[in-house]
Amino acid sequence: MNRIDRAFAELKDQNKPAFIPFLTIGDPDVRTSIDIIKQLEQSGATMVELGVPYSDPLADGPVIQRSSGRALKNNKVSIRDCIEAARQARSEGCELPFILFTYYNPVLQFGLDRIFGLLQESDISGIIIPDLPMEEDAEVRAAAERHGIHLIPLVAPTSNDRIKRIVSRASGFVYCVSSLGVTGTRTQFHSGIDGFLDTVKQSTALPVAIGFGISTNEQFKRFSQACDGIVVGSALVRQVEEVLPLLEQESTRSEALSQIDTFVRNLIQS
Ligand SMILES: O=P(O)(O)OC[C@@H](O)[C@@H](O)c1c[nH]c2ccccc12
Repeated sequence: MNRIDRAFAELKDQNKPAFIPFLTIGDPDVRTSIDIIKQLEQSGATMVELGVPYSDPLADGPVIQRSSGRALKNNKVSIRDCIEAARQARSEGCELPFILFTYYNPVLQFGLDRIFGLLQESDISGIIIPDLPMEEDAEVRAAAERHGIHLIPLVAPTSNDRIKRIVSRASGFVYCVSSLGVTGTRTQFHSGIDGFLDTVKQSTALPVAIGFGISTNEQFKRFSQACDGIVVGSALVRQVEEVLPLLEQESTRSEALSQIDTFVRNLIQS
């Protein structure tokens, strides 16, 4: 049991879905990201995906691509900076479970045992690596298991006969992608989404979360019926982008955080 497991268990008793925001660490800077993480906890987040900015975010739509670009241009944020941000947020009283969200290349560069050892020391409970195919994940899974870190798999509506194999090796929770293509807010989702979610839920006892495209309270409530967790990235990152000028001025930063708070509370209200 780590923080992710405990968070889902508590919510199960309350029959509420987990709200799992994603943000790019370092957009506009690491200190501001830490302030946003603490704000997200106050606003109702259950756990948070800490996005490591990457130069070639192939699975990301324009909003997160721009966010990664700002983080890399402003601060050259590394995977180590993101882990340091998590440690700092924790030291400032944030109790949220942290999930490091990173493409595979930075993990390989860092070294598997080195990074999982650092995640364990830093009280980071999970990792999502969107471009790590199941067929190549044995070493990563072994390193994650050795260090008690959940390697959370993505499963897509087109995974079909791979769903059972992906889900059988899952840890922490299963991340169902609502649509094909890249991240980004959407007005409609994959046509077979309900059957897909049923198939995943029948294949695992783990919590099932959904992400990709969710940006409105109506969508949040719709998926709350079917899933244990809801991931929101682009819609939140878009909010950060909109309040950047306010975030970058010390005198208006609290106003910016308040606008992010309002956005989140409206998004997740039951
Ligand atoms: O941005 P969206 O459409 O709300 O989707 C969540 C997504 O941002 C986050 O989980 C994520 C960010 N980058 C990714 C790349 C692949 C899969 C998922 C992700």
